[in-house]
Amino acid sequence: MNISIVGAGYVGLVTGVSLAEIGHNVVCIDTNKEKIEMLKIFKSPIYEPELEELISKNVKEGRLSFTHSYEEGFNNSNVIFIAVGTPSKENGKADLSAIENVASHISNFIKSNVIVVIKSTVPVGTNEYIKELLDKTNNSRFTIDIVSNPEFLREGSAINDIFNGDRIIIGAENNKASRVVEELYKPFNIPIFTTSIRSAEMIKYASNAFLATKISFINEISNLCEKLGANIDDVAIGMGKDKRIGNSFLNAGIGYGGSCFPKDTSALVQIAGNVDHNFMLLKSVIEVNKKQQMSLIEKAKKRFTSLKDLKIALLGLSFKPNTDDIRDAASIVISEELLNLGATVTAYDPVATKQAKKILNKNIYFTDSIEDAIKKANCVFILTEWEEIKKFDLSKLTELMIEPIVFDGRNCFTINQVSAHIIEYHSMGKESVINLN
Ligand SMILES: NC(=O)C1=CN([C@@H]2O[C@H](COP(=O)(O)OP(=O)(O)OC[C@H]3O[C@@H](n4cnc5c(N)ncnc54)[C@H](O)[C@@H]3O)[C@@H](O)[C@H]2O)C=CC1
Ligand SMILES: O=C(O)[C@H]1O[C@H](OP(=O)(O)OP(=O)(O)OC[C@H]2O[C@@H](n3ccc(=O)[nH]c3=O)[C@H](O)[C@@H]2O)[C@H](O)[C@@H](O)[C@@H]1O
Repeated sequence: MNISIVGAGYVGLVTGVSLAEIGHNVVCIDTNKEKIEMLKIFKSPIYEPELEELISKNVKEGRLSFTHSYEEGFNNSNVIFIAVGTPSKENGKADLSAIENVASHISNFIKSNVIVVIKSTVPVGTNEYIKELLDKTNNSRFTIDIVSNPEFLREGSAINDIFNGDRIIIGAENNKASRVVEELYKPFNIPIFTTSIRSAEMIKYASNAFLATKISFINEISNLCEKLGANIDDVAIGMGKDKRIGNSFLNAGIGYGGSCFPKDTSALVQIAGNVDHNFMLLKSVIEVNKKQQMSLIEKAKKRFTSLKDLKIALLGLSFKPNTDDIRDAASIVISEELLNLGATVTAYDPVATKQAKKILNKNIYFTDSIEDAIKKANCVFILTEWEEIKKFDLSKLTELMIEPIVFDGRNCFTINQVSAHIIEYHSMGKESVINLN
């Protein structure tokens, strides 16, 4: 099948590459010329394990290409996937301007009937609204059917997720369009669930909101564990053994970040508000998360009284490991607050430094190694559970820091591991280890 993907971001690229890999002819269109030029020389604009290899393989085998021209991109299309961003506006609502923009170009360039598949996360009712826009502007002799097909991949494991997903959701305006999209996905061998367009849109928000709720819930339990002398690692394991609860998304930490949970939870509160529904539970989830992001600072303030003039090393800046994405990462608010409190901040991340330099405060000192970041530091904040950080030799903290004091926001080490070192270790939902000379 000839497929066009609009938006060569995370979702667009990974979808494009995976559809090419199963044998479709795919062209990815993006208005960002710089991205397209990089992709043409097999360079991925995002860091994602395995992605670059798959781009290069599929381009060389003739199934994948890139363009910034709609005319070229829609030329042979039977199916057009829209995977452009839907960021939050100031008021928390989803910004649909990129999708509206794409929709306004479709009928000008198509050469046959097409199915438009919306992969971007959009509020309930958006597919119908886009369908109206398409019909209104359709000056071609071809029909345009619409299908909602939300995406569930995670950054950092996107390739694995897309080939081994739990389900594919298809909400179509008619059976014919639904069958075409079902057929297109068949080689993935993933269960397909077909439903109405509005239910498909809601499944996406409900899924992200539920996962965010699970995280805020375990973080509240973790805060209680600290006060009551229980150990969150054991509590999460014990809870997770109940199959009705499940053992995933029970990692306590400094809250959720990234380009999706924060924006999608805010958008769902807005979507509910539009129909006079006060989504109290989700509002609390968001509040708990904001407070949780500040929890390391609260712990450090208690420990030192004042953070003024302390040198604090941040380890990990991305919102999770295996990605260079720092959109809505806890590192943004934490570093800003530390600077406000008068601390000097050094930072290290294995891959996100380039992105971080664009977004984080200019007064942060970025380093090329953990050792450089922690040298002569008064304390360390661990913000992302990168393998490199989890494997770091803790005796180097004792060797290089003024005082080896660690605030671990991602529970990278067990109490047993740290107990063997001359170190002071504060983590999430567990007793602190104070083992200084
Ligand atoms: N990042 C993720 O892990 C996931 C994201 N989603 C959803 O998928 C959508 C896309 O997200 P990302 O891939 O992260 O976005 P992104 O921001 O990484 O990429 C969007 C791309 O669209 C391009 N673009 C913007 N306007 C355009 C236009 N008019 N024509 C052509 N290209 C245009 C941008 O240049 C950019 O390259 C969002 O709705 C998001 O909520 C869903 C599941 C996972
Ligand atoms: O809609 C989206 O964009 C995507 O959002 C999330 O994926 P992603 O944001 O890439 O990453 P997650 O692994 O879900 O992590 C999100 C945040 O939650 C945090 N988290 C996750 C799990 C956990 O147990 N505890 C926890 O604090 C992570 O550190 C991270 O900051 C969902 O997991 C995907 O299914 C969805 O497609």
